[in-house]
Amino acid sequence: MKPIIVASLPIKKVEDLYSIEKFLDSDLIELRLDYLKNPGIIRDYYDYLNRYKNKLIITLRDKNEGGKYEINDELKVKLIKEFYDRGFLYDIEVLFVKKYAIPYENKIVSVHYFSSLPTKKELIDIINEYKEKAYTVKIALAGIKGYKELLSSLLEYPNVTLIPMSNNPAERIAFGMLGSKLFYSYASEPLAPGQLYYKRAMEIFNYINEIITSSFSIRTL
Ligand SMILES: O=C1C[C@@](O)(C(=O)O)C[C@@H](O)[C@@H]1O
Repeated sequence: MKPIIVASLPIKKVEDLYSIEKFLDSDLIELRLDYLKNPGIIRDYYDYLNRYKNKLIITLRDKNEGGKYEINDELKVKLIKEFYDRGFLYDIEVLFVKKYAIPYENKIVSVHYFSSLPTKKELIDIINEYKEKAYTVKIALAGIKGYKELLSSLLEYPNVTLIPMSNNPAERIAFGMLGSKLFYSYASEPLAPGQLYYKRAMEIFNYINEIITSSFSIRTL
């Protein structure tokens, strides 16, 4: 099982968009537009971004779920609609989907917990509501007592991305091997606890994959 490797890239100034070309060897590049004080400026770059549309995830992370700068809801709704109309893959929080009826088909529906853990039922309800139509249902839990058990209990569900936001990268690798659809790493600087450099992540999973496939082929000789 090899997850899709995502390289998260903070866009702190619009010129950072041109660094996309440095990370095209990753499976996907996440543009964290919440690092822009004025994310509306992205409108001037749709034609440029369109060249890499199949490699991009666009994220306007809510400040309450780990985002950098506060984003006006009205502007976020408008920008998400523009991303949708242009066929971009975006990451949108469950709360925002529900509050503004945001289209989520083939998009990343996400929820992040930093100060407390939800109940297993809350997470199962989210997964069941979105797993059929979303690109993936992403659940990120901070390293709070019980987070590994809670995340592990969700591995039986299809189309999930499970992220243990602890300081131990090995835990991310473990969930990547056990079925998480996406594996989040960093392109230029770590954006969350436990993130690995994306090239390292690709090396690790390629190596594991090589061992598994070669040992399997030996067994069948
Ligand atoms: O939601 C996620 C996961 C993440 O927070 C992480 O822990 O790797 C990194 C974010 O950029 C991304 O949008």
